[in-house]
Amino acid sequence: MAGSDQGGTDQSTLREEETRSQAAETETDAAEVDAAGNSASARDEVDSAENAQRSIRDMLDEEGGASVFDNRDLVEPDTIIDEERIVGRDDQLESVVSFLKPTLQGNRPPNMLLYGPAGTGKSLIVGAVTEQIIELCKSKGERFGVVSINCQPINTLDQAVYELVQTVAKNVGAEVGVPETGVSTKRKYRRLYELINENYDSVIFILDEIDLLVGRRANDEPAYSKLLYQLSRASNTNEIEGRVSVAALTNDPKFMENIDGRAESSFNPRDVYFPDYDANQLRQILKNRRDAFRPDALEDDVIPLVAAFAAQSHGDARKAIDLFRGAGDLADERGEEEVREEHVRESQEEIDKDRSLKLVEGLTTQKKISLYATAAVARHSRRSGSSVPSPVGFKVYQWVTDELDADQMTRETYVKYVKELSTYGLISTSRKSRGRGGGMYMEFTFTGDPTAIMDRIVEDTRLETIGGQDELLQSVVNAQLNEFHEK
Ligand SMILES: Nc1ncnc2c1ncn2[C@@H]1O[C@H](COP(=O)(O)OP(=O)(O)OP(=O)(O)O)[C@@H](O)[C@H]1O
Repeated sequence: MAGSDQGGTDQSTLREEETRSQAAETETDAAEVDAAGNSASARDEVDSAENAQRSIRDMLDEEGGASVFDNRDLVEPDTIIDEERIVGRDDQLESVVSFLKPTLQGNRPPNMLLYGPAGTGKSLIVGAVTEQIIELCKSKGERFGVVSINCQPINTLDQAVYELVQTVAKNVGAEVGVPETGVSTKRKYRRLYELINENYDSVIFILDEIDLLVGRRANDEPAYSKLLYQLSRASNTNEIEGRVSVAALTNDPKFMENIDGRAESSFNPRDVYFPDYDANQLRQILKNRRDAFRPDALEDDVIPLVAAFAAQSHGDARKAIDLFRGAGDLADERGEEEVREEHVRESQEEIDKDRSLKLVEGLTTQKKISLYATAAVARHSRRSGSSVPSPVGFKVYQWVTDELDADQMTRETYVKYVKELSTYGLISTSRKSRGRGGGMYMEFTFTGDPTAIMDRIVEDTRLETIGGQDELLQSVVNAQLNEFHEK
């Protein structure tokens, strides 16, 4: 069973869903009978429709008045902002500009590794520079292509190559020209190179969250390593005729330690480091987007407070911008004309509560099991501190899957799933060494309460049987922790 991505289908859940939809159909029938009865008086119907319309308009008039926003787009997470709104990234901008400048002189730029914590401007900077290069190249009649993908939702090398094909096809308005499944990865690479050769003189691949492209097979070279190897040598092998460079973006400062020697020497990147922001920089980032709001709609203490909250959560500019927008939305929802400190505080509370628990509900069964096992270690550990070494988390994961008679993933996939959750702020990850010759492992730490997460997971009917086994789970956790620390 190992290696498959899905838990077994739960027949009783499916039956429940069938029953629910039958019930919904019956309700619809009843409503039609009702409506047929009432239609005896056509006049009444028109009257009530008019009333309904009036009251909707009244409601809209009441709440749709003055929004606190003037230009809400400016505080949307994916808006590409103008250069003059960028704060505190002069060194990184300078480095990326100098690395990519050769493109304009007809030379091949070096590959790059942009690394640093989440929300520190990696995508922003590489996006802002490549956007300018596209413009400058266009004016010279050079065709410069930017092929950008996020590897986080992608599981395999094959899917990654397909995603690249799709992205180029979309950029140039061509047919994808290759099916998603049923053909070899090699064929997808061929289509990718064909599209690039037909449309671009030079190209940069931007691979965001590259460290999450692990692949599925155990004891095999990780998918990111293979992809970096292929793409960075594609121009040496003449598969791509023009100039190629690859920019890999990651939160993992030790990323290069995990890539295969072959990939390391062909990728051989120039590094650009993105440190997290302090409260002053976050304040400046927000001030530069102040015009997202009406001039008189922000109380003075809003920006400092948003910046202070975001500085606490690892200086992440995305979180600062999300909270800024959230506070504005809350003021709008309540029909208030000013964003005040209380809107920021409440919005932050909502974000904290919602983020973890809502996210947990939407996870696939396998991700829920991975998270449950990891949270169980944090909750039941009798050792001081509640960080979870990944080898222990994986052993407990195996125990849980056995208990549930569910599929079992490889250790790499387990680690990938748990690492993914760090991008949502549920946990933080760090890489640890077991000392001389002992190898490396990941360590997971929960930012919130692991028990609340476990409780939410066992609400899933497929996993509820595991919920009643706390004592057993506690002894499994501590036996595994002891074994790990004695090694
Ligand atoms: N220096 C900055 N000045 C202005 N806005 C910024 C700055 N840095 C980041 N932002 C904004 O914060 C958000 C997140 O930035 P970005 O996506 O570039 O981060 P990242 O480092 O690529 O994050 P991740 O590792 O999570 O992908 C974006 O909306 C971006 O516009």
